[in-house]
Amino acid sequence: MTAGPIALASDALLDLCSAAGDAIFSEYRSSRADEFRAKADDSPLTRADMASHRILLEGLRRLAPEVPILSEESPPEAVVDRRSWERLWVVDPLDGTKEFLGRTGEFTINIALVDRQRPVLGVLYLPLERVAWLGVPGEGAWCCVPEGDGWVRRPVSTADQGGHGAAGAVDGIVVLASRRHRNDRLERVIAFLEAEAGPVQRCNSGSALKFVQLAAGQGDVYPRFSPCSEWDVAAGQALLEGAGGAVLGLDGQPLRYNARATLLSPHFLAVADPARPLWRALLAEL
Ligand SMILES: Nc1ncnc2c1ncn2[C@@H]1O[C@H](COP(=O)(O)O)[C@@H](OP(=O)(O)O)[C@H]1O
Ligand SMILES: [Mg+2]
Repeated sequence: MTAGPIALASDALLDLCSAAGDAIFSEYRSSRADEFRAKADDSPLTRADMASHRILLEGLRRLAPEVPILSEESPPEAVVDRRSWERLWVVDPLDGTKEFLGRTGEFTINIALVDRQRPVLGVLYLPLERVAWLGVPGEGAWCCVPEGDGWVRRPVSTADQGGHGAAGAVDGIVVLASRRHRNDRLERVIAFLEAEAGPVQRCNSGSALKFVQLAAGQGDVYPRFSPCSEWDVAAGQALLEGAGGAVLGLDGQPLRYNARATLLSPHFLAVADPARPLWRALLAEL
């Protein structure tokens, strides 16, 4: 018997994020913060990525010894059996390594629990702010800040504040996008939204922060047509679903994880309000 997502969404999980976040923060402040080496795919790997990976690996094993771990930094031999894992942690110990090196501060720790290909728990931790965003689909989403020996959890919803998200009180659309990727398809989406729904405000940020913004009601859509991997998306999907949103593949279905030979994520639309007919119309255009 393994613990369910609500039991695993514990203060112990948040404490673990905090410990890994502190290790990242201390590397960020160190004189060696600009050091990196290139991985096989030519993406950068810093001391902070590996410090966080080691802490999370050890901590998640302690928290749920029976659940295997797929981390961005796991060596291939550690995850060779992954397709046979029904339940697993999908972890990005430092999402936004280029943002870390570029000193924008826009990086996160992403931890998802995936059960039969669906994300059932997700946490995005912001090391500089020391805030965790936690989502359990079907249960809710919370912004969590440490207080005393524990955590204060404030419920969040895509319908919150700002007039964006599901509230839709402001004319036009807020589109969230990566700082580092541009492509024609994204430009076509923006043109479509301008024609169908009024002025588009584009808001760029690094890493999984875009999911946090959607969950907090600070954006309407995050279209992703540039490459990323399952560990960049799974925890964000759990957070967003818990907050009332969705992450849809171009077939209109929620993304699934650990289901294919590749770990690259399919293109997707992450949306604050899945009931809005605009997204079906957009998907039909793509
Ligand atoms: N060519 C590529 N292939 C796979 N993933 C890529 C990629 N280029 C960028 N990414 C992913 O995009 C993430 C950054 O997202 P964004 O562009 O929204 O800030 C990176 O996270 P990491 O920093 O964890 O590697 C990386 O995983
Ligand atoms: Mg990473």
